[in-house]
Amino acid sequence: MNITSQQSPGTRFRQRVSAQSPLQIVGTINAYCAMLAEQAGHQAIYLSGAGVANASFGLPDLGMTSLADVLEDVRRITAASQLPILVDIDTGFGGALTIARTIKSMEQAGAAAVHIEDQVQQKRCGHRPNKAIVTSEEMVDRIKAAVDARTHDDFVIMARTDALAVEGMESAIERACLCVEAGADMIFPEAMATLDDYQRFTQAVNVPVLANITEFGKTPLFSREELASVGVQLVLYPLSAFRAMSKAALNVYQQLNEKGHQRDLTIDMQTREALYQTLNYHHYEQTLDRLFLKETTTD
Ligand SMILES: C[C@](O)(C(=O)O)[C@H](CC(=O)O)C(=O)O
Ligand SMILES: [Mg+2]
Repeated sequence: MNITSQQSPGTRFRQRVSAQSPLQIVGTINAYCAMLAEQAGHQAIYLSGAGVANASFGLPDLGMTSLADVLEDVRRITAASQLPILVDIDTGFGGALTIARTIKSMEQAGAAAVHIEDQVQQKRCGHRPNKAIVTSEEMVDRIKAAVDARTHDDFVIMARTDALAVEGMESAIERACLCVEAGADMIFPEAMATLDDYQRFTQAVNVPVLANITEFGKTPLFSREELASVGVQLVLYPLSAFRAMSKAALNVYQQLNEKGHQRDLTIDMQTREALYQTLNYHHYEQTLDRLFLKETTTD
């Protein structure tokens, strides 16, 4: 066992946040995407709540998926990749005891970090209108329940506030400060519009702040450098690969329908050989050969 694997996922996540400013966290909607992110040199990955709903269930991001649904995807990803993973647990899936169960289950499934938000249970995507949030007291209780439930002190509890759209900037910052007081390790201010908005958060709290750079939403596609200049320590791309994959898949389905062949499409496909390299396929095949081929040939 090497030193890396002896450290908890939370410890590795915290180290990577400290080492890179900001740490880029890429959304991986399934185990294979996690392997691809690792191959591309990324240091941290993300399981999006919207991604679980959209990709695993064909549902919108409106609080319709359960703890069990998200856990299944976390387990599949942590079995396939060593990268520390931040998991979107929406509102925690219930009251204090359910939040405690969510945290313990996420740790057991090998997650490094979670983010929990202050929207009402009947949540919406953070970049859509008509969001509603719970009181700051209730949000603080969510954070306390989460922090109290973790087994390992380094497991990261990140507080997300959706308050900007509902109550404005002052309230959002106040909520962030209350969450930090209650033990939140990191802050996720949702749907910011300017770099100055981020700066106000990084100045107000003494814990790392995450910028959610999701496409086609309320936040401009700020670069890593721009975010670094206002003190942001984590930058999230929750669904970038998923959006690209979805468009590519739709194109393949349409072209097959229209042309009756895929000859013009293979140029954009990952080859069998590249797939096998990512999966370490040949190693598995050799294991099979070593175990069984000799026996059959000597029979
Ligand atoms: C980060 C997010 O919570 C997610 O589930 O990935 C979404 C992303 C999106 O819908 O673009 C959100 O920002 O609410
Ligand atoms: Mg989400």
